[in-house]
Amino acid sequence: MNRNKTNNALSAGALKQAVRESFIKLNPAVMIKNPVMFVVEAGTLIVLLMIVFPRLFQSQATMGFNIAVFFILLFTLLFANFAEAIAEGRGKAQASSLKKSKQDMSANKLVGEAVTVVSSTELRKGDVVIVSQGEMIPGDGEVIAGLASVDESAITGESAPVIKEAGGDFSSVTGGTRVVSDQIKVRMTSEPGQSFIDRMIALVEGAKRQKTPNEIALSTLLISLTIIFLIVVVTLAPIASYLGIELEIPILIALLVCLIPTTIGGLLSAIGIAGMDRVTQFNVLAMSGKAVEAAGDINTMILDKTGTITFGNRMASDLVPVAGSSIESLSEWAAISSLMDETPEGRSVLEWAKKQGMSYDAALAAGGEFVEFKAETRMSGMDLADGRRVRKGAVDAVRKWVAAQGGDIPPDLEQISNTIATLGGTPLAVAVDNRMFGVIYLKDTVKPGMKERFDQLREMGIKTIMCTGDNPLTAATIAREAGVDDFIAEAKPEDKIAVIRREQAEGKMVAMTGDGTNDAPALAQADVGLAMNSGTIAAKEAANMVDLDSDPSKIIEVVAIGKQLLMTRGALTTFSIANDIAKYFAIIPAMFMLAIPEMGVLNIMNLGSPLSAILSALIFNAIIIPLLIPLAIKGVAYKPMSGSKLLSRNVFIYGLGGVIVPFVGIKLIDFAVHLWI
Ligand SMILES: Nc1ncnc2c1ncn2[C@@H]1O[C@H](COP(=O)(O)OP(=O)(O)OP(=O)(O)O)[C@@H](O)[C@H]1O
Ligand SMILES: [K+]
Ligand SMILES: [Mg+2]
Repeated sequence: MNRNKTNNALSAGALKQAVRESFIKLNPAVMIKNPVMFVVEAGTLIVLLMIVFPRLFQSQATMGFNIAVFFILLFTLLFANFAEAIAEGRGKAQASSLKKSKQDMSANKLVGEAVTVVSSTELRKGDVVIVSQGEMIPGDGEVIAGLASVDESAITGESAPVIKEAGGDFSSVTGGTRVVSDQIKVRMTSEPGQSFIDRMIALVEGAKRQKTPNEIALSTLLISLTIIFLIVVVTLAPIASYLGIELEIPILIALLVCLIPTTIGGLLSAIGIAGMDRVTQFNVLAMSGKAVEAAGDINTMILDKTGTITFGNRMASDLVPVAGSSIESLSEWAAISSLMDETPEGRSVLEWAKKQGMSYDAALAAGGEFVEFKAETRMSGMDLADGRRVRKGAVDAVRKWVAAQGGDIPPDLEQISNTIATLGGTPLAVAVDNRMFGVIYLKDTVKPGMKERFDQLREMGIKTIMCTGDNPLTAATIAREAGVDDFIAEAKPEDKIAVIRREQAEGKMVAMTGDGTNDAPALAQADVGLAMNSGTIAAKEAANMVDLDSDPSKIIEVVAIGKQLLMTRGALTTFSIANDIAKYFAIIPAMFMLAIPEMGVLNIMNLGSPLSAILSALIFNAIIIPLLIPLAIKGVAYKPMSGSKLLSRNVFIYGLGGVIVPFVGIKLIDFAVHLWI
């Protein structure tokens, strides 16, 4: 995706396209989706009829006035359409660059033992393909054998290749990305047309855009206001007529259009589209606008420690034997337990042994059975052919394992592992059957700037909970260093779900990040689940957002963008409704002054003439829409602070501004209009 923000500066082509769209969107069948603007369109058509067939209406209003009203109303509609078209245009530009990475390609499909070359469009879910150096991956899938570095710049914009390998959390590959070295066997996980890139294209194009619950609520309010004003204006004519005052239809239409919330009605969908787009520009794919909005309402954020708060490349930096064991034997068993452990932790143990010149008898492992690391057991290792079982893992897990076999726990184990944990490191105990050999010190560091970020979240009123599989002491050290509000240690995958449910039961909205298959249930349970693109298919399917850069700490910015979206909508709604009050003071007196000149005292704005007052209010009502497009698209400036503080600040700025700006604006327009008519 286009990472450089060239999309911000609109090209001439995009502008032209948006102008054309503004006219196409005048189609009433399209317009009806926006009832406020549909009412404006109906009014526009009535005025047009009065211009074309003046005899049909007993109207005193001059042709010139009617024509002016018609054009102002037409422009009101076009401006609103333009706002939406501009917002959509940015997504379309992105979609077309994505489509380029989705051309048909050939694939080496594996049928039995033989390889046949087929077109990527013929691949079905479950098919297995072989992708070698220089070739494109023909569809979304999971690496089932091999290891390769893959250039994912087509979707992430990031040029550094990433490693993809079978098993573990880095096994998913995306169609349209390129293998730059080695060879992998990939099992397809999506049907043609339903791949990740297909979904991305549909998303950024807005093809599947649905109104969010928040938008629906606001639309309902806007429609109610529109209906109320419609009734007021329609009943005004007979009442006035009863009192001997004749109100002209174009003037009543002008009044109606000024009173109904056209500003927010015209900008509402642009705000939503632009909010989604801001998330996409940030290389995060939101599966729905609802997800982005939910991010703005988050009260609690669950983060894991390793890789989110810390860098996560936990490396063995030291080995400490317990009393009675030698460093050589500890190192040997640590290495044996890691021989087939493909996790970064496991590999780092072998690297440490190599760097320290520690030898181990690899023959010991011959015929042995590998025991894979699982978050449930928090151990990994090897069952040797001679019956001995070698394990390394979280200290409490290995301690229990040794104790269950009747082994003694060396007295210095606790002190050694506590020292490591207090430094923020992860201690891994190493044992063979019922004998404990010592501890591996896995070093990890907190990412810089984390404390400031958590401070910001606190100012936003968001509680942060670090959820880690690590021991309580390490967890406490890292939690303190990073400045999270709370932490849960020795957490198994189901504990993450439990925390989320507990918070949700208290009425909180919860966000979390994850990348593993074991995170999938929690990602689905959370209101905002952000999966890493590097993660497993299961995690990506369960989540409602995917970060293409696989940076879990991005959840913080996603929340800020969501908040900004909600704020922008709230601010412009406040502004729009406040605005209408000012227009009311311009139009109502003018209307009655036309009928009863003695009512001149009502002209508190001291506008030039009744007709110029009405036209000025209507012109202001129209041009405020394009003037606010940049704000709707960029979003209002956002500073972290609590929800209630934000609300009062915004009501003050946009409410008061919404009253003052139109008074000034209408007065200025009236100067010009009055000179002219
Ligand atoms: N390859 C491994 N072999 C054995 N034990 C491991 C291995 N990797 C991690 N562990 C142990 O298992 C524990 C739990 O790991 P898990 O990945 O579930 O959580 P974590 O990485 O510590 O925390 P987080 O949830 O913050 O990522 C770790 O704290 C560590 O003690
Ligand atoms: K209005
Ligand atoms: Mg982990």
